[in-house]
Amino acid sequence: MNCKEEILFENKIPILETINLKKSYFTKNNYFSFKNNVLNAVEGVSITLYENEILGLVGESGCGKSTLTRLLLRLEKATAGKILFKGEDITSLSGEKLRELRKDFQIIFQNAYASLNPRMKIEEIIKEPIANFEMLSKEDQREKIKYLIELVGLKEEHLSRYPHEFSGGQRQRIAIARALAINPKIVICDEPIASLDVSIQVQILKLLYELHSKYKISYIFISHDLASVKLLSHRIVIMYLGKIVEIIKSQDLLEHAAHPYTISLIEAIPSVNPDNRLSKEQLLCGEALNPVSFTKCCKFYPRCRKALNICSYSEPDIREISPMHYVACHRY
Ligand SMILES: Nc1ncnc2c1ncn2[C@@H]1O[C@H](COP(=O)(O)OP(=O)(O)OP(=O)(O)O)[C@@H](O)[C@H]1O
Repeated sequence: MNCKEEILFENKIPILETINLKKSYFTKNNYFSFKNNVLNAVEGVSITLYENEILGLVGESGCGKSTLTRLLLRLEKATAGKILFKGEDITSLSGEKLRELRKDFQIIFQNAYASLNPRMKIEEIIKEPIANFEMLSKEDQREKIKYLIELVGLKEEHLSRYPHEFSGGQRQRIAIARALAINPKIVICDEPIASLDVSIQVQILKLLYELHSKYKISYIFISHDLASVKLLSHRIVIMYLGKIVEIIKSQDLLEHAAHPYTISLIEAIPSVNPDNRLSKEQLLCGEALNPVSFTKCCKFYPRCRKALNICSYSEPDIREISPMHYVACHRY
């Protein structure tokens, strides 16, 4: 563990917490059906993000990452549970208080092109949040915009251009500049490198890390790619079908991961060495449980290589098996 991480975990101060957060949707069986099914997209999620921490969130498509993000940003209402920001319950904030809160939360999306208005010049794009939330003179605004564009490795001359005139990596840099424009406390990075070339992915990860270190911003870094999450995050939360199955420090991941799903994700990290190819037994096979199923079993049971009899009829609770290491598995 490096010295910075030791300090982070010793003096951990929660900035954002979710307590038993839940989001259910009603879905129809099929077009002709009148019966609604309940789909629990996020089911009893309790996580804590500490000040100056990068918390990774991993899981395959459909596990509830985007739903959780929408709940945290208060774009959707939770069905149950609480969200605390610096200890204050923000679950039901509305009106001016919610607007004030939005200043502290920013998001960087996977597809920067879709999130940047194509009709606006880069200067206007970065200016928008500053004009909305900060009382700066025109001159100070211009200075701040210039500072931000240079901070993310672009130049002042880029400010007069439009989003389509940039590469994917450059557009992501612009999205990062805009996200940082109003000095947020928390930035949610929602698959920010998923649509970029591998070499550009590394540059963006490096930039995010530098900005986090410089401005002490807390990140929630969401991805389905465990390798990049491990590279950037202090701790990793692993989700499966709406539930947290494991929370572990990044440095412990390879040696101490305990949940069979986490282990499958580690084994699935691609390797260029042909000797490290996955064996048939290591492949994550089997059908995932239907998310609207009411079966009371461990959600990973149908795909688990290490399932016990109890897993077929009982859902395991999440428990701390060693300091800051939580697992939801009957084996622990
Ligand atoms: N508005 C909605 N109405 C009904 N079901 C929804 C809605 N939004 C999400 N879901 C369902 O909730 C579950 C979780 O979806 P979510 O988009 O949060 O997953 P995800 O992990 O972000 O997936 P991806 O990585 O593909 O974006 C899925 O089964 C999805 O079909």
